[in-house]
Amino acid sequence: MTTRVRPSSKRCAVIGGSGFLGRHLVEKLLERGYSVAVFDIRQSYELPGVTFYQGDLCDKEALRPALKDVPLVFHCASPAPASDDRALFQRVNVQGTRTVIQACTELGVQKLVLTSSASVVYEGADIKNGTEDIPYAAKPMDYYTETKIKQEKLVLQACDKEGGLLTVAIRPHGIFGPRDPQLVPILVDTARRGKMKFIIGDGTNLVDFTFVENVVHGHILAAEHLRPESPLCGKPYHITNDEPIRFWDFMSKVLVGLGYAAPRYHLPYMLVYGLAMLLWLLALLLRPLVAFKPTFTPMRVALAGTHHYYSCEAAKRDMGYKPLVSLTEGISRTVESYPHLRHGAP
Ligand SMILES: NC(=O)C1=CN([C@@H]2O[C@H](COP(=O)(O)OP(=O)(O)OC[C@H]3O[C@@H](n4cnc5c(N)ncnc54)[C@H](O)[C@@H]3O)[C@@H](O)[C@H]2O)C=CC1
Ligand SMILES: CC(C)=CCC[C@@H](C)[C@H]1CC[C@H]2C3=C(CC[C@]12C)[C@@]1(C)CCC(=O)C[C@@H]1CC3
Repeated sequence: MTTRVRPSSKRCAVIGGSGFLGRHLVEKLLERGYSVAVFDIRQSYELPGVTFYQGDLCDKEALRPALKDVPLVFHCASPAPASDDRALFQRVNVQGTRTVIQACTELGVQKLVLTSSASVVYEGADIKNGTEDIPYAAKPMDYYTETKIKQEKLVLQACDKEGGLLTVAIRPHGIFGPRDPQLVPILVDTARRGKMKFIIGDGTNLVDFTFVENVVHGHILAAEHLRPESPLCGKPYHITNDEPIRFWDFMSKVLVGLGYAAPRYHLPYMLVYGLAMLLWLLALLLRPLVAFKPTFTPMRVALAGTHHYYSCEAAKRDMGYKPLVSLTEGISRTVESYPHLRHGAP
């Protein structure tokens, strides 16, 4: 006779735990007394209390040992948006997430918390204080967003309140903080190449940037409030800093903090957007001959020139969420964490 070990409620697995958000999540879970299994295609650190399982999440057999006897799974793995590789996004975010759900169900995992993205409803038009009932983007602006939509639908539809797997999706927006491989490094690289002199549009558009520790806090609250009778089951939740800021003020604060000049000259939004579309098409056509990746993609230009900020009232109401770190504090901790990206650093 086989007896199923009752998983300890302080055990969990983080798929994508070697990444930027994943590692911050792992560190906070350890602080809160969890023992953590990390599953990732790469191992980027070692920590006491963490067991690493290296593998591709599309491979169910590789996933099994990491998810065995674990009641709670966080899924925050994804290829980087900048890769713009449609086949890879489809394989990892869609097929891979199906595999994760199957593995969780077969192994008797009780809760699955997905890191989705607020961009699942964004298609280039202004979003002001958007709530979770905005429909998914009918025309997603890039392949990353297209597959994040499919991924979120799969996870939310898998929620089974009758004794099966419980699921919830967290939708962060513009995550920043120490060790972020994306926002600050791309910004600094663009500034070093002399391309951060211009403000796209009139510069008054408000957006959400969310400090990574607040995003982590939202994930842990969601996991702890997810129960068969709770409103969280099968629902998405925005997690933001609740302090929308002008896109170009945020960029300027980070740039100036690191010793670079803030952008000053204005360019018309439609002109830059049109140029970005042309460049994107050119890159697509020339792909078999030369590989070049434009810095100003249509998605980035749209993000830089439109309003996109979201309400986190539902998370406040249903899980008692409130940001723990203010934007000012988050920016200063982020800037201090990048001495190697400072202007003039070797
Ligand atoms: N960074 C941001 O501003 C935002 C991120 N998100 C979401 O947050 C999550 C985490 O993003 P970040 O930490 O920024 O990215 P990241 O690139 O730092 O971390 C992603 C991790 O997933 C792992 N991974 C990728 N493919 C895998 C595979 N096939 N099998 C196993 N592991 C795999 C990578 O190795 C990496 O460690 C992602 O789901 C992303 O879509 C959502 C909104 C905003
Ligand atoms: C215009 C320009 C080149 C600005 C540099 C900063 C950008 C690289 C970031 C500004 C907003 C960021 C953002 C994301 C990636 C990095 C930025 C474009 C996401 C697309 C990452 C993945 C998501 O789920 C949504 C994010 C929205 C904000």
